[in-house]
Amino acid sequence: MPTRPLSLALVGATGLVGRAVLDALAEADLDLSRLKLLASPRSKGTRLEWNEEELPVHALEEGAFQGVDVAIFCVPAEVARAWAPKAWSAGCAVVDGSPAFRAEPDVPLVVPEVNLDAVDGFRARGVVASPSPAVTALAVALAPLQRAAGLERVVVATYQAASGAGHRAVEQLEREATDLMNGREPEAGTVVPHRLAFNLVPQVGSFRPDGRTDEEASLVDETRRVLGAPGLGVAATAVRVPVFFGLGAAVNVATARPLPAAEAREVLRKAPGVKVIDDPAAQVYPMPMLAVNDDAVLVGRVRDDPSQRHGLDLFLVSDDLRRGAATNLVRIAAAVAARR
Ligand SMILES: NC(=O)C1=CN([C@@H]2O[C@H](COP(=O)(O)OP(=O)(O)OC[C@H]3O[C@@H](n4cnc5c(N)ncnc54)[C@H](OP(=O)(O)O)[C@@H]3O)[C@@H](O)[C@H]2O)C=CC1
Ligand SMILES: N[C@@H](CC(=O)OP(=O)(O)O)C(=O)O
Repeated sequence: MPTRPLSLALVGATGLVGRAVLDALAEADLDLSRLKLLASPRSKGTRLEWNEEELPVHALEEGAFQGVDVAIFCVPAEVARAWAPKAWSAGCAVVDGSPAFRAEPDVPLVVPEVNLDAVDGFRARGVVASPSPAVTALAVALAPLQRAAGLERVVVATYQAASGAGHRAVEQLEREATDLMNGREPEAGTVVPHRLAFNLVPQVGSFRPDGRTDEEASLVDETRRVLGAPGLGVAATAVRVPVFFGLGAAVNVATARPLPAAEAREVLRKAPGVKVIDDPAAQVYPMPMLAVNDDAVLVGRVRDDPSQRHGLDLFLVSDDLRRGAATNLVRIAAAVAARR
């Protein structure tokens, strides 16, 4: 059925994810009648280049969603919580990249390669949520293993770049690295709570009363939701690493049925959204620098884990901004648009 051209808004266009969404939109096969850029009042008057045009950035204010069909939100969770209902009451569906709605049972949480049909549920609240970038990467890699052999337990340690905490964290890492290389002691961290340069910080997000961070809790809860496996055992540790862009994850899996590493590699090779990069003899394996601007999740170091029944280990990397957020958001927006 032919659809009319789409009037799309991008909220948070000036941020790291917003800019990655602009790149993804330029490459997407979407028939746009209009692209409206929105951000905080601080950015009013800014112009951003898109498809060889300079588009003005408007302040997010009342009336912003009149005449807009779908809005992609890349703003802090509290901003998404405040504005998504207003968008929907103006008839504009929201595809949200923030954590605001990911745990709401009547809001679909979608990774297109895994559970695209769940998008149908957007009409309940007018919102579809995109998971955290680490969960997106993990779900893309785990879903084919789940289909092939079932999943019993997953233990994951993530290595998350400064970019995961927004543009101010990237600036913090840049400043700290420059200071240290010039023999100066950097100022105390403003976004990442400790010096990140030449360091590892085992805290991504805030701590909860049970001792987990927000990121660790979302790795458990969102992975179960996207995979449709509420009883799946998941244990997670999330670490901020001094890398500007791209996340890594060391993943240990127990499958329900036997799946030797060689077979798992073949399953992954055929899986949508996965690139297998796995030739240890030639020192070929996934690294964040290989994932930047790639829409795929790169998987390698696939090997048997003989310490448990049906055990497997693997390492994956993905571009947190592009694959982890922008690609997901744009693909979900296309699916919502097709269901208008
Ligand atoms: N970084 C990542 O890897 C990922 C981030 N996310 C989520 O995406 C969201 C954005 O993250 P990120 O791009 O990294 O963050 P940034 O800090 O880089 O950008 C934040 C964006 O939100 C806008 N904004 C802030 N406050 C308001 C407001 N009151 N009204 C309107 N716009 C506002 C900012 O506008 P202005 O420039 O005017 O201040 C800016 O465009 C967050 O919810 C994050 O959790 C999701 C997946 C991956
Ligand atoms: N918070 C993650 C990235 C991200 O944006 O995830 P979330 O949207 O769940 O905050 C990080 O700092 O690396």
